[in-house]
Amino acid sequence: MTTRLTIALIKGDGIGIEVADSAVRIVNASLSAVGASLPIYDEIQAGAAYFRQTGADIEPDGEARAGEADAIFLGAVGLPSVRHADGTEISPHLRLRDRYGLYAGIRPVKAYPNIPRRLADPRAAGIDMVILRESTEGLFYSAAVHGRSKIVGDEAVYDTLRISRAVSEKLHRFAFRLARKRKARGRPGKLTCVDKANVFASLAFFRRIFDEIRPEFPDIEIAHAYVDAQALDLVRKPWDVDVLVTENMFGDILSDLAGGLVGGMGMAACGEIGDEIGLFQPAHGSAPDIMGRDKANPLAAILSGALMLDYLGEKLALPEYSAAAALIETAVARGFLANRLRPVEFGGDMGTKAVTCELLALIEALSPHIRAGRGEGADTVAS
Ligand SMILES: NC(=O)c1ccc[n+]([C@@H]2O[C@H](COP(=O)([O-])OP(=O)(O)OC[C@H]3O[C@@H](n4cnc5c(N)ncnc54)[C@H](O)[C@@H]3O)[C@@H](O)[C@H]2O)c1
Ligand SMILES: CC(C)[C@H](C(=O)O)[C@@H](O)C(=O)O
Ligand SMILES: [Mg+2]
Repeated sequence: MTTRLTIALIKGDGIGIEVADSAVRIVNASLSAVGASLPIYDEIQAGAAYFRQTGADIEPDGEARAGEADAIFLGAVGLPSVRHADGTEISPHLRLRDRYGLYAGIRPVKAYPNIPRRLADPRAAGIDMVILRESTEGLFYSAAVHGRSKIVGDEAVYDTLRISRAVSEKLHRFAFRLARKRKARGRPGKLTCVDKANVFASLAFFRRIFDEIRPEFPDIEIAHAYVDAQALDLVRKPWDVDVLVTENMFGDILSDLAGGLVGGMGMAACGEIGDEIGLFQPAHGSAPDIMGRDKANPLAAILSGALMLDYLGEKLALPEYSAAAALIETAVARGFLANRLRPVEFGGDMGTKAVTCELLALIEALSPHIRAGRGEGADTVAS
């Protein structure tokens, strides 16, 4: 049995609460299956509903408690109906990214079998990429801390696009290491720096730092792309993409686009990693259009839970956590292959609860093999 870790849990708003509950159940089931101790969840109130009640977007000591945990897990925060005076929404997680330097936003995009595909080309079945979104600066620099935008009366508003050497060097090294890790697992190991270096000095700087780091990783094939052309290629030939590294806003937009290629936002997992701690959350929002109706696909949150377990396994040298992560990934892959996971999101008959229950059954079925170590092991996590 391992020591008990602490997960700061922010369920947030709308379907964030529903999918966070599912993810916690699956994370706990997979840890139990491999014989690991369950973490302690320190639940922190935050989000738009909390703001409406209290005038604050997170509990008074919430940010500090989040930083003291071994990892942070978040459902989704924000509701379009709750806004600051400047028109922006309640987004305490942007401050968490800023405060804890969560620069490396990992957004895996993977096609699973039996999900209706938007691209008719059979090669779309092979989509398997990671978008690495810088998550603390870029065009989100002003947005990261509410009030940083410069508002000049009612005449003009300025947001700053910041690219720093310190963050970019860490980000690009992280991207090269990720590409190398994937190459070791049989992926192409190709890294594309996505920018707009033709127009913005800040993004030419981003590209220059990428090129400076490149000689440290001679085994990794590289490419450059402008973000507009990359958006085209994500639709035209996404099966050719392995790892993209990009500025914050570009990554935000491209990751939703890519999620749409493999089923929808309910498949879009995310981990945001800093030097000290990581925050894990589905890339989607609170989805007010479907909240409270058992329609949300919990798999993005569940796969984000797997990313969290994998991160903790590696960071704290806890192989059972890595095994639990791989178990979730295997259960999801097998569930789709056997057509046992059919979320409403893409025309199926299974709501949030049904998907969660079926996945618990899949994990349960894999568990005796895991415990007995009889070789029917779990695969490795997507990223
Ligand atoms: N990380 C976050 O907490 C986060 C991320 C994005 C948006 N938001 C906030 O969420 C609110 C809604 O934003 P939005 O509508 O632009 O984006 P959204 O991601 O909530 O929804 C976009 C579309 O995808 C669908 N969708 C999203 N997740 C789904 C899931 N798990 N299963 C099935 N369908 C799903 C929704 O029904 C909607 O049609 C806003 O307040 C926004 O600011 C928060
Ligand atoms: C809600 C918003 C602040 C957030 C972002 O843009 O970072 C979301 O869209 C995401 O992708 O995590
Ligand atoms: Mg987004």
